[in-house]
Amino acid sequence: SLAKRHKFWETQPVGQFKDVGDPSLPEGPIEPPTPLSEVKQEPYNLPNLYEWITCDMNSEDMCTEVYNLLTNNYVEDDENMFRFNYSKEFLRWALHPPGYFKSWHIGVRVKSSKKLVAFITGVPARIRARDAVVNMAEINFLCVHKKLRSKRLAPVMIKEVTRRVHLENIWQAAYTAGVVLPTPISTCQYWHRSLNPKKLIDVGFSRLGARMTMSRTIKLYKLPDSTATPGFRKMEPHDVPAVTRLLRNYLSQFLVAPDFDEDDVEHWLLPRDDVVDSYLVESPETHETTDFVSFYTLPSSILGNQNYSTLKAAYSYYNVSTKTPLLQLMNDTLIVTKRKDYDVFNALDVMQNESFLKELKFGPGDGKLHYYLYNYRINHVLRPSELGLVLL
Ligand SMILES: CCCCCCCCCCCCCC(=O)CSCCNC(=O)CCNC(=O)[C@H](O)C(C)(C)COP(=O)(O)OP(=O)(O)OC[C@H]1O[C@@H](n2cnc3c(N)ncnc32)[C@H](O)[C@@H]1OP(=O)(O)O
Ligand SMILES: CN(C)Cc1n[nH]c2ccc(-c3ccc(F)cc3OCCn3ccnc3)cc12
Repeated sequence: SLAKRHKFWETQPVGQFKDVGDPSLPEGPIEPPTPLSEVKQEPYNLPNLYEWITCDMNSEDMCTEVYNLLTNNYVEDDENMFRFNYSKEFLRWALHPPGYFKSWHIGVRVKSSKKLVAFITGVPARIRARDAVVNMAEINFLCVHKKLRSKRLAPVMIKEVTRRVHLENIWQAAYTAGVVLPTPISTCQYWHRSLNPKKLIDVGFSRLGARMTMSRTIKLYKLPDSTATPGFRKMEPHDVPAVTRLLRNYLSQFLVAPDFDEDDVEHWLLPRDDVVDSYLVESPETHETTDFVSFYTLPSSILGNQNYSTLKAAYSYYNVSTKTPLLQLMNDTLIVTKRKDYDVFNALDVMQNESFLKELKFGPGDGKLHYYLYNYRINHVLRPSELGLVLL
């Protein structure tokens, strides 16, 4: 658009605002791969006071340093009332999928004090765009310490992770952000379902509805104590083949989606306490796996409230309904998260989530989540319902 200059992003192989709607530009990679011998062998220059560090997230000390940097400097909501508080266990899970590269877990330290002041990560992922399965890097956890903002450090972080991804012969990436950059392939809306309305109102996450009392509000969001679907149970290791089949078939309908194999499903979807939960419906008659739901645990720090410090939030991950109505499946998921003491259940309007949001009493969030591909053009802006990808 005429207004905003993107001095860095205008130099990158991404869809440019000026190119939107130009049908002459072919879909697919924007730039061809570079011969590995021509990829820059040495790291990009940092300002003199700083040095690169590769972060071994299996090191308790390193993981704690990363956790502390993110806890104090990562994404806040638009009103700066909440900040994501990814746990250490969550970070180790998110950064150690099958085939991960430690070199893609990149930190910046102050040379003198050794203080970690910036971070960016990539993990390998096979992503299908229309009919093409592409080896990509999923980029996440970009963070610059609050005291070092607006010094153009982010472009250097991005160029460095790009260089290290190139060294592994990968030329595309996927990422999401709450900010508009050149150029979203899709823009999604997030929704929240209150589970603990009293706390949400106390901390300012929600407001008491007009003509609503607190007791009326608590009643409005009340859920049964037990789930309704016969055969609804936690996923177990022996379920990996069946869940993989179910999920692959389901995701094939979306224009952009992960190309999960059994190793991916084992890593991303087997339950891990306080990190990721998954449930399936095994037909009591046929013992066939007919449905699947999953959510991940991402608390937010509550900034500046006397009574509470943490908001316990569950985020909808991948859901498949082939026999049980999705509405009933998701209601059972709300029942489970309420029973496990979550304060709120969040969901994007991706995949078929739109079909249950209003009926299950989700309210719209105050922002959007934009999806991006790096060095890959798709000439059609995807509707959220055409998107089958959830990034952490
Ligand atoms: C083939 C492989 C390719 C791999 C790489 C693929 C690409 C991966 C891309 C990364 C994906 C990450 C995904 C992810 O992690 C999920 S989105 C969450 C990002 N993190 C946060 O919001 C945490 C709090 N904020 C910060 O730490 C800083 O504000 C950050 C570090 C965000 C920017 O630091 P800063 O001190 O505020 O700003 P400067 O250093 O002065 O730099 C300004 C430039 O940075 C551009 N910017 C700002 N926010 C961005 C964002 N979220 N993505 C991409 N670019 C972003 C901005 O447009 C401008 O460029 P322009 O002048 O052209 O407009
Ligand atoms: C996806 N992953 C890359 C983290 C990430 N980065 N930027 C973001 C902007 C919005 C959401 C988001 C996604 C789904 C959702 F239901 C609510 C969300 O944000 C609420 C606002 N908020 C921000 C912090 N605390 C509360 C995630 C992200």
